Amino acid sequence: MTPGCGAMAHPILAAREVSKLYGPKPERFLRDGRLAATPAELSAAGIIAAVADVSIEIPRGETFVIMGLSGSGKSTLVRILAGLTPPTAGAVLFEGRDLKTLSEAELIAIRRRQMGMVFQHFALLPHLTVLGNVAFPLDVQGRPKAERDARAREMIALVGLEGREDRFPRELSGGQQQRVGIARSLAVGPDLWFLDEPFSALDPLIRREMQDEVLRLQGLLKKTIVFITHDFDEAARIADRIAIMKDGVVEQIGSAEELVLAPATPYVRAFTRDAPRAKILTAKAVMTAPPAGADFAGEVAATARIAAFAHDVERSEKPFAVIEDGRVLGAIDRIAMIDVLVGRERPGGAA
Ligand SMILES: Nc1ncnc2c1ncn2[C@@H]1O[C@H](COP(=O)(O)OP(=O)(O)OP(=O)(O)O)[C@@H](O)[C@H]1O
Repeated sequence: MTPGCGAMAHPILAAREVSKLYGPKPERFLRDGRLAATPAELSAAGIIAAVADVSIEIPRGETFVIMGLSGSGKSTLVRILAGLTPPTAGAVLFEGRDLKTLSEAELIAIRRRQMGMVFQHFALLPHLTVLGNVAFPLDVQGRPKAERDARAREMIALVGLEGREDRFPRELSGGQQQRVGIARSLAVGPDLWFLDEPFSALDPLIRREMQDEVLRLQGLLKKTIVFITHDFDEAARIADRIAIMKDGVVEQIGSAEELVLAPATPYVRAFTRDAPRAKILTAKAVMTAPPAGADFAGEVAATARIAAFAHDVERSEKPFAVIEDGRVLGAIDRIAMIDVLVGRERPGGAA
């Protein structure tokens, strides 16, 4: 089982020991339906393991981010999860149903009605207006015109493009076009929303704005999101949990905080080394035991991020109490906080 992947009651989506091998006769390298070869054996045989024995479980309502460098297998894994690419080995379960057991028609119906997708180079239809583009998936579903236009207008308003319904894609900025793509993917009301590097082509400010947009929409709509990025900052901003991939393998799954504080492999450590710790780590994760009879300068919530209280703690000689449910859970002082922020190991500490 993939590290960090505990059993979950009813995941909306699960991958079980999924592999995707490209090259001549890849079945030679499976045993009992599972990848059974070392990377060296595969590469000697000219086989690329785009995805190698990956198991993940995504509960309903989670924002799950898959990250890794170019070529690490993110897109292949997402295509497998969405039922677009059959895995060489392993199974994908959507709402408990194994995608391999479904007919092509059933798969298409699931993709059209229950899954939404946004890609970096998504295709807006150039000859259709914003309204036409957003209504398009509903048209494919055969919904009546009045109903699909009303729904499309609602989605256009949701992504902040009200008033631009009659524009054509070429009349919009890159960020606005991406909003149209988002509105279109949400039009059918998907349960599961795949976003594959949706903002990579946008400049940093717009990109941040679009991340906020995803957070806002997620707060409103409570979808299950599978989001791909190669940017840890982006992942840390939007993820409940992050899976870090390298050479087709999931190296670790955890919250941004877990990955930063307890990297399972040297690769994850290197990947998270430059992460914005103050924005990721919470008081609870970095506190120490409260000193006996401590004279506290103030209180911080256990769930508060360091960035929210760093200024006060940094200026104080005395420690701050870390509070949860009205109780003092621990303490944080300026030295401990700075150690954590610069990634210095503390004896017995988490960082
Ligand atoms: N159809 C294919 N045939 C052969 N090899 C493939 C195919 N699709 C992907 N690969 C290989 O599988 C590996 C993983 O590719 P994939 O596109 O999933 O990576 P990625 O992490 O999404 O990369 P990027 O961030 O650049 O999109 C790469 O080595 C790629 O060359």
